[in-house]
Amino acid sequence: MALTRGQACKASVPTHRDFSRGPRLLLGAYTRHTSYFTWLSTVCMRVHPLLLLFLIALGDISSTQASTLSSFTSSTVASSSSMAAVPAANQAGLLLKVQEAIKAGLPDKALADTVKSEVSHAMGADSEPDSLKEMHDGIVYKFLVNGEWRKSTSGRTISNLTPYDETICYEVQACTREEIDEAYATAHAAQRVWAKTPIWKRAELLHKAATVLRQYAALIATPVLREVGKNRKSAYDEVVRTAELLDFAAEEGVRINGEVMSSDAWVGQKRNKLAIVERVPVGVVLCIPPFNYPINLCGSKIGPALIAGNAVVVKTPTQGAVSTLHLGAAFKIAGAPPGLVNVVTGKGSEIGDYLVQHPGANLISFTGGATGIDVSKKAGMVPLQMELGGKDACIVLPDADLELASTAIVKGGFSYSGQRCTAVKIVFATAEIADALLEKVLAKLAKLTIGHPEENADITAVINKKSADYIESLVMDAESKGATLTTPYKRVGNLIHPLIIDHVKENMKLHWEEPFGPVLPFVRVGDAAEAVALANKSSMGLQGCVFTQDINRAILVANELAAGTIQINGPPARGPDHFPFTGFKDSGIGAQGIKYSIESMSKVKSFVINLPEAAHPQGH
Ligand SMILES: NC(=O)C1=CN([C@@H]2O[C@H](COP(=O)(O)OP(=O)(O)OC[C@H]3O[C@@H](n4cnc5c(N)ncnc54)[C@H](OP(=O)(O)O)[C@@H]3O)[C@@H](O)[C@H]2O)C=CC1
Ligand SMILES: O=C(O)[C@H](O)COP(=O)(O)O
Repeated sequence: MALTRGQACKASVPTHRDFSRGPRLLLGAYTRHTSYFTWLSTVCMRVHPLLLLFLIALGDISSTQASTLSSFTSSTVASSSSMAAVPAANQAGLLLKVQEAIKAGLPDKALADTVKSEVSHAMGADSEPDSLKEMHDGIVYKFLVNGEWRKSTSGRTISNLTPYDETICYEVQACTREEIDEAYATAHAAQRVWAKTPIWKRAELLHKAATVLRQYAALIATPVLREVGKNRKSAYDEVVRTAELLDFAAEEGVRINGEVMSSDAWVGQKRNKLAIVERVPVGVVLCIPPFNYPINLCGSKIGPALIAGNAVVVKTPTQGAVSTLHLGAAFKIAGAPPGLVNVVTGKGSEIGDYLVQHPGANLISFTGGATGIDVSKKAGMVPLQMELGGKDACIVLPDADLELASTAIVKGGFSYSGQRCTAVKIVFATAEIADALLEKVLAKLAKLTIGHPEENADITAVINKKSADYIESLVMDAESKGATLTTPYKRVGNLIHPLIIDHVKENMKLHWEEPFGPVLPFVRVGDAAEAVALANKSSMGLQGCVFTQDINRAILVANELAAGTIQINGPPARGPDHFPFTGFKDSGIGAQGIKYSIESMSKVKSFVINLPEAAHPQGH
């Protein structure tokens, strides 16, 4: 059943807006210091009446406060039509900028200038620059090859539906094999030149692309919201996080050096051979990101690939394609040479095999689900960097800080409605604390807002009907086998209300499968050993976490857990993005994390100097 925006809003529990923290902060200060209020009014007056209207519009200023504020400002303030000047899509981004400027403690004049420029940017941001306009005709988006935006000669497009009301938001090109051939050919041509481009210049491109992302962050967040249903704040954060990642990759890349080795380390050898070991590009990297971070999990591939001297062919996730295309646009706007960054669109089921088996692919960097296992089998003799699913276990021991653990479970299990590979996917609670932990978790869960991504709801519709149906099937299976639904199961369209299912047992699918939605199984265990044994029975091993106040015990449990990263007293998470991110078993091959990705996306090449006699450089 399709969910209209109105229905979604009705389904909401009282609205909590993350973005209102700025106004709340100001009002909090106001109630404590009237002088601050006067200052705020002055800023509003000096900066732009719109700022005041923002506070009013967000409902964080009462009418009395509003009228008091209005009295400090000109009559134009009273005109609520001014509010319409800032597109809804940009309001959240603007507020974030204003918050940042306030937090930075700028002097009044600088604050005023900053806010003024942010307001005018937000007002204009919906009027796209020509550099982004050329990507599309209305809702029909083109693909990027050899630096040009093109429509496919197939004449076919694929419709993207919004997760929340299942209406068509975009059409993307169904690329042909010939177009894929061209993407690889131009990538190889560009790569040969790029490999000879100084690293500082490569870094410059990454920094410029990061700047473009920041400049258009509010605009680029919009397709993330529409196509994948991420709430506005998270969508915006994803764009900014990607800019930070590109900056970091640029900085890391310029410091990656090879080494010199000498032969006399080997028993019986003289020091007459010196190996100069360098890291060289692999060539063209095929980047395949998933829907849930269509910009960030693509940036985490493109950034390291380019700084290491490679070119890229990106295959967008179909749901999320327009978001990923915007990342391609950021590189084009930043001045990437034609062919260096190519972005093709089309269904994985139609063009996936062709892309991964193409002789032009020198490395495949894939993030997604079990599809990745098939990709790895089909890929042949190319290096792989794979991040696949996770069944991240959260083990809570009897001495754990339950406040901390319950907060982590709710954050870890339900951020972006559980659609993260690193989400907490199963809780193992030791019998002594299980009831107390559950009570705290449920209390926190009840505070999550449920609704539309535009409203910044915590829980929004899952990606599509297929996914919602699958999640529902896992719930029904568990319930039919005796598990306890701690609250009634509720679904409106693709919007599934957050749910903890208690007393989950091994015979239930939910114990093993990854719902990729806001449903979390709770398993009661006798002790840590039982929890570890059950967690390790999973075919996946991405991350895990353990809560205890005994660090020695935490390390012992962490050692036993078969997963790439174990968080101690914190929820699973990929970031910060320079940390290694790696999956054991069916969760992946190789490591991500900026430095690790640069290493994965380059290969070792050595030059051996054979000296006529042993040479020992003297140190004095
Ligand atoms: N470990 C991690 O980081 C993540 C894991 N996941 C896991 O993935 C599951 C589903 O997410 P989803 O994004 O749909 O994952 P998929 O594995 O279905 O898709 C990931 C990417 O692979 C593409 N693809 C599909 N078929 C092929 C193919 N034959 N050859 C090459 N590429 C192909 C997809 O394109 P298209 O969209 O066109 O099908 C998409 O770009 C989740 O339930 C979760 O388990 C998801 C996100 C992150
Ligand atoms: O693929 C995923 O789901 C992400 O890698 C998870 O990233 P996060 O921990 O930052 O949400």
